[in-house]
Amino acid sequence: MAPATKGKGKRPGPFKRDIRQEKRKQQQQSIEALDKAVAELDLKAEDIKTFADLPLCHATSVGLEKSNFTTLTDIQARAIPLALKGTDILGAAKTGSGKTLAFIVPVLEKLYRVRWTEYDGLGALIISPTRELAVQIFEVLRKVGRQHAFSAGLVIGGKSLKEEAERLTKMNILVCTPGRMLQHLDQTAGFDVDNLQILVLDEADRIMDMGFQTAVDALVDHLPVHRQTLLFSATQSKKVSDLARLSLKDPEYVSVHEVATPSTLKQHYLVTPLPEKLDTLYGFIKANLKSKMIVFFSSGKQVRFVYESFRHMSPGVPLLHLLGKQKQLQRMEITRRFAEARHSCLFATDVVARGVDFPAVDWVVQVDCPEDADTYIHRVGRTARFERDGRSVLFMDPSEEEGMLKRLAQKKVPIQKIAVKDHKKRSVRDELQNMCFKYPDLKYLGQKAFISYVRSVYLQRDKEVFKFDQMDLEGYSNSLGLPGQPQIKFRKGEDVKKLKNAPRQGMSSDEDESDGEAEGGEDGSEKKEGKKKKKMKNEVRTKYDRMFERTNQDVLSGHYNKLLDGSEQTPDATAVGSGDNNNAAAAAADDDDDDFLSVKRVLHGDELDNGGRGPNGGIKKIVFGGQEFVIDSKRREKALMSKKKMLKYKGNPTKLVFDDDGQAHPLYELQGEEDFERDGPAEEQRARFVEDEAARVKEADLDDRETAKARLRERRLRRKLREAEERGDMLGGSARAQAAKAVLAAGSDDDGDGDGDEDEDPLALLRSLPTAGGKSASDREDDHDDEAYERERREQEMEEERERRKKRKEQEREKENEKGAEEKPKAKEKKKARKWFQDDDDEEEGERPKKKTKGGKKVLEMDRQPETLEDFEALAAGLLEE
Ligand SMILES: Nc1ncnc2c1ncn2[C@@H]1O[C@H](COP(=O)(O)OP(=O)(O)OP(=O)(O)O)[C@@H](O)[C@H]1O
Repeated sequence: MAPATKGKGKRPGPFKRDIRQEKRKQQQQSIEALDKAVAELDLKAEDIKTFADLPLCHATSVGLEKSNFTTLTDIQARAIPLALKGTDILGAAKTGSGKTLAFIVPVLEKLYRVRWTEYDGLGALIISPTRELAVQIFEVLRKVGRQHAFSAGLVIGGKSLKEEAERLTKMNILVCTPGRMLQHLDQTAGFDVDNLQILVLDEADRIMDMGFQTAVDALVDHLPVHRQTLLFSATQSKKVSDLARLSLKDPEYVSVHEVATPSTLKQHYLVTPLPEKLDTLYGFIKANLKSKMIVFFSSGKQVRFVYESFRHMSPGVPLLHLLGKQKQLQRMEITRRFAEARHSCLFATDVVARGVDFPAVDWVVQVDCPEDADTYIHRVGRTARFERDGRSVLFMDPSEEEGMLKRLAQKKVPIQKIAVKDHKKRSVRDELQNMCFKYPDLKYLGQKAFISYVRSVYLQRDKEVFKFDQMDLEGYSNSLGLPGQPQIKFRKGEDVKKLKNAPRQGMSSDEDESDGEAEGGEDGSEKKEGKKKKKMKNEVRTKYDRMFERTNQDVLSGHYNKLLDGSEQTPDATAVGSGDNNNAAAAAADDDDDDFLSVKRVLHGDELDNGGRGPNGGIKKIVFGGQEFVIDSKRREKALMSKKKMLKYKGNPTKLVFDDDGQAHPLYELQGEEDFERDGPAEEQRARFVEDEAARVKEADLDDRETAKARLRERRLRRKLREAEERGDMLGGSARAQAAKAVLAAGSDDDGDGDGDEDEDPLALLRSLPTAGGKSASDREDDHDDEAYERERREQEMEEERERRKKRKEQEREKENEKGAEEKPKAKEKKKARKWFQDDDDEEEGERPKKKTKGGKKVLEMDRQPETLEDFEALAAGLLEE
């Protein structure tokens, strides 16, 4: 056997081919054996305890082994066999019980068993509600799938869309967040998901809820209906509407635990009035310095304020903070640092409430009451993971206690009340007040934190838990160290978010902002604010200018409000208005106060005269495409002035037609339903329309023929006149020819009124004149049938063609003459003469040139030799004449 050839481009030798064929054969056999084993797998068997008991391919088994996964958890033992058989699954199991592997293993097995290759495109899609969780799932996939040849990618935003798009088309498995994935499905050319085999939704209940609804529905629209779908969550629901949205086929509900929280978790709550919350928290941190804890707040602004202020107080444990609006790299870095830390305190929004698997967390502290029991369960699930111990504590305002306990009892959450020991209590109010006084930025953060908290409580759906009017907001504002309670005005019944974001969308080029990730939002203006401040550094700023700076634009104390128009003031310090029942968590998480508040600067008379620009170049309004936009920064102004960007808001161009009264109408106007019915049955209307149109076309056709005939006649007349002139008839002055000439010279509209009257038609007069045969032209023309007309027309065309050719020839001749004249006559003559003499060498001397015919061509023959040039010329001329 010849040895296998090595090197690029060469065909493998027979030996290598044999090995490959053998390998393929083995794989084929192993897949067939796996298929058989899966088909025979008994779902009720009690002896499935380890991964080795499952019919898994070699690559997956090795991956699991190398990642130290041997024993199956409950959810894995129940869900994996079902998933291997191709069933759609709704999986529910307590937090930290290994749901990730319960879907990763089936994903790998599915693709392996259908012999998925790198050329088959996207085979599996795993969707996660947050970036942190997506990264974590991707890591598990990489570890367990290390022996497989599939390509896998992470699509979570934070990078340029183009960069991601380039790699996307080559991926077999993708882990993504919904918004970013949808962006790619809509925009990335060549990204094909038509063959998708399996779709997984981790934290499915979150992905299917309001915050992601639009993105997820649009995303699912792109996917093929024939696929396997797996949904997992600790708080899985069997909502029929969700199942329909995902077109699940006879899904199996796999629920392995009665309680969604692990038994190794000790859960506590303590009642602390809202104004004492921060004191309690500070005391708690100080008492647990040798712990690793996550502290949850309801909004990113609270996280920032507490993090910044506590950092100044140095409690004695490393502090970290994590929120949705941080940059992707920063988020990843913080996640890494917290995961690696032994003792640390992480202030966070719900961005890490679900799925994130931080190792060895001792405490979960919920400073703000979660919006519902499910959120509570996921938050506390960050500790006591996979058989480890953990503890949690929930802070509740007295008004929240009863309602929240009821909700937790419904979910069978075992929770105990604890109280803070008196000697552990410590007030931080004075310190916060000092800091707010010293650092205006911190004060602004505090004001925003206050507002976002008030807003989140106000918008909560569960009014049995969140009793807005029982909250001591004044006391809470004081506890944050604020000099006065920020004024808030709630807008009634309007989609404030939409209103606010319209101009922003036009300006945004930030990839992150377009990500559909809805959780744990934080004000993205952080970065913008910083830039703006730098810009303003060199300008002289008054206290009023500072007051209107963006950081403080919507957080005005009573004192500042008095400076503004009375109509903008809110006499009530607390919220007013009915508001709508928006998803409070989504609203709080998105956390952009500006859209919530109506405290905008009022434009007064002179400012409006000044194009809306204030004395300091402040806020200005413009109206574009029927929408009003507020310009409050140079950058925004620039964007708003950019035609290209603003075209988005103009809508699509429409073509209009104008009626006789100058009124604009759309090109096609739809008739009202009533009018349409009044006009009779549709079939009749259609027949009528066709008839009318046919008649109209016929009429127009006749007109066209008449016009064409008239033109022909005129041309014919002109030709005849010309011919008569050439023959000299005009001199004799035949009456008909004279008249025709006069008429033609007069043109078609003698009186110049442009109405083209019948009696002004020059041909009409001519037609009435008697011809040689005694018949008038008009009489004769009346006799013409169409055939004659056609004949004349053809003649006319031929005549014209002849004339054109003649003209062309004349022009060519003229050109040639011009060319000849350009050549230097002397040189030409000399040349001719020289030629002559040379030819003549062969001839007998003194012979006259004679005409000869050579091959049918006439040539000159010499009978005498010219002596001078003149002589030559005379001789040549004579010959030519001959
Ligand atoms: N079979 C297993 N053997 C050992 N450890 C496991 C096994 N399965 C999962 N784990 C570990 O358990 C931890 C929790 O797993 P995972 O994150 O999948 O839980 P989860 O059920 O998805 O939690 P959550 O509901 O919070 O999302 C992880 O650290 C994981 O490595």
